[in-house]
Amino acid sequence: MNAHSTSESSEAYIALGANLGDREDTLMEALRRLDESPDITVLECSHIYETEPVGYVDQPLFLNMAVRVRTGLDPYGLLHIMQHIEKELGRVRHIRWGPRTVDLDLIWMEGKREDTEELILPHPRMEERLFVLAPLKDIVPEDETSGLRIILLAALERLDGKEGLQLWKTCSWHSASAPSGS
Ligand SMILES: Nc1ncnc2c1ncn2[C@@H]1O[C@H](COP(=O)(O)OP(=O)(O)OP(=O)(O)O)[C@@H](O)[C@H]1O
Ligand SMILES: Nc1nc2c(c(=O)[nH]1)N=C(CO)CN2
Repeated sequence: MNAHSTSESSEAYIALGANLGDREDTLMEALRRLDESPDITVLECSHIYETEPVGYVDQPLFLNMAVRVRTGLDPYGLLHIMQHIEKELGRVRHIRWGPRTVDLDLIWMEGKREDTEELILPHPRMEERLFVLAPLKDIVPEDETSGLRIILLAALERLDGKEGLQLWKTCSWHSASAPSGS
């Protein structure tokens, strides 16, 4: 067990975005690396959407998606793996909300709340971002009980529309580590 391992596993939701290079290829590689990490299994992935940039608008279109994972790591352990993958895949930080090879945001972890300089959970901007909410809707189970589904449906109703987002592709990625049928 490392310092960030816990005795119980929990489900978490990660949003991914890419708008430089081969966007789809990078997203799939990020999924593979997440799933190959000790203590992380990618359970399900959303469709992939092409989205107009939000925040800093003078940049290429994004591909966005989300994944549901099971992990025995605590939130910081999971965040560090996500940041390591971003770095390995060539992300360099220049402009806030600017172009990036790949971005992984930790959106929700069941039963976990954080408010530190390093990590805010649930993600503070999730409810205003259709590029996060639409993919999440694909993968949050109808019987989800930790509160995410309620927040998600209310936020989608408030946004009321799908402007700036279109379906790009159904995700064809399959976990190498999940037991078959999961
Ligand atoms: N829930 C979270 N998921 C990912 N990073 C977070 C989270 N909460 C806080 N952070 C911190 O935010 C910092 C900036 O992250 P990042 O560069 O990915 O921001 P961004 O993608 O440009 O903007 P945004 O945070 O609006 O998505 C990171 O160094 C990280 O420590
Ligand atoms: N469409 C879209 N716009 C963005 C995105 C993103 O992933 N997709 N990420 C941002 C910073 O997290 C800022 N703006």
